[in-house]
Amino acid sequence: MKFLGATIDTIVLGVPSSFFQKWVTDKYLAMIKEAISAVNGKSYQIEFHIAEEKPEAATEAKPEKEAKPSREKDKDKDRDKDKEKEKDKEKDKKELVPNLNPKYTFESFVSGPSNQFAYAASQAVANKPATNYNPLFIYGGVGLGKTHLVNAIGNHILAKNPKAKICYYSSEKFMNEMINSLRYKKMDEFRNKFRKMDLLLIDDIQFMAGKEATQEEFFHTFNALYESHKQIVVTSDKFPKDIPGLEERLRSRFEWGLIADIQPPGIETKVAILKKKSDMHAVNLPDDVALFLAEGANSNIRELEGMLIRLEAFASLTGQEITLSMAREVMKDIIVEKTRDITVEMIQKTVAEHFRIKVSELKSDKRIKTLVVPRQIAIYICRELTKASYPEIGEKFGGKDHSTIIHSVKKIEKQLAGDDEFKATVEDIRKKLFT
Ligand SMILES: Nc1ncnc2c1ncn2[C@@H]1O[C@H](COP(=O)(O)OP(=O)(O)OP(=O)(O)O)[C@@H](O)[C@H]1O
Repeated sequence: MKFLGATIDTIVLGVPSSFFQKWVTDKYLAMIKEAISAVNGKSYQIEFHIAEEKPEAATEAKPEKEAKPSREKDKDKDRDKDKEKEKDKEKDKKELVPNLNPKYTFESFVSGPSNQFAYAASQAVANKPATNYNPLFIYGGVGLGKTHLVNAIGNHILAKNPKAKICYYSSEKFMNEMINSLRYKKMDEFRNKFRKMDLLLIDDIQFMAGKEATQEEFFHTFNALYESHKQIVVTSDKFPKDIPGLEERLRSRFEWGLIADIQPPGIETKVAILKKKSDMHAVNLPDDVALFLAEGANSNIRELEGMLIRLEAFASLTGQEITLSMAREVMKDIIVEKTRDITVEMIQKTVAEHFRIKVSELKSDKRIKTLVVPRQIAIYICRELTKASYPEIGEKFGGKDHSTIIHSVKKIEKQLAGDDEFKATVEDIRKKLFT
């Protein structure tokens, strides 16, 4: 059994025979539906496509036993034609199942300053395809949401017009399919398939770099669609002119339309994405944990999602609520890597700059409030983000006793628990350390 594609509410599975379909339907359909809705948070219809049971060539090669009268022959011809038509219809149906990911919608996408432009451009294209921004070229670093956005365009158009012919392909898949079509002399079929699309979404075009034949084929597909006013959306990890090995004529065509970038998200967007994803999974993710993960992760959202899934799995398997201390424990191997580089000296400098005092004052024994609070905050953050022990921290703060360090940490912990403004100040300093 093979996943063939999905629409907004239907998942299409390929099966080898009608017997197999019946067997899966009787035994496993309910289970499959349940698993899909657990993963996607909504239920889907399941449609089966049965692969050809008899190879075409075998049927054609079968010799006729007896010559038939001509009227019979005409009837046979008509029947054959009907069969051909049916086959074509069936093939069309298969090709037209857009292989979009139904989870990637505009609703599930969080927009923030880093991706606002690409988000707005994608919405504009989805609302009025092939009007103002054709082609739309979205570029940005790994795991920043390009695939999500192009699928969202497809899903939006499909929801408005379920008959729309939409094709989402990675450039690698485009190339592999082209190679196969060349091999089996099916290039006409390959070309026709793409050229009758209303919307062509090609992901990660940079993989076509240096592949001349693939670029040539894509170039003709592009022209055919563009000339018939069909929308094309392309993604890449780089701006067109920065893709080495991309032919000039393709590069210039990408520049005909709109080029929109996605930048790495800031902390606020990362937190918002985590909150949205946890809501979608119906998991309670406290704000301080979301912030902890957002600060600890790179800008790659896929990595951020991985952390969330790990945490959710841990909470679910142990039957515990997600808390900051649990997150610290579960993420210690992942996030320690990042915090390891933060030194006591960096913390002292950042805290001193934040409160506009001197590092020497921070380390001193002066007991005025404007110095005591920053000092205690710096000590708390040192304990939190470095591996330094209490005595080591004491040493770096002008030779203080380790009990003074413990007292400072406890004091800050207490204040953090009941004072939101104070919590925001500490978070602000931590943010500065991570940027
Ligand atoms: N702004 C966002 N809101 C919600 N989810 C996001 C956002 N950005 C990225 N994601 C999620 O992060 C994951 C990775 O995103 P996606 O696959 O779209 O990245 P990409 O830019 O295409 O990466 P690649 O360069 O590897 O192809 C997906 O699960 C996607 O849903």
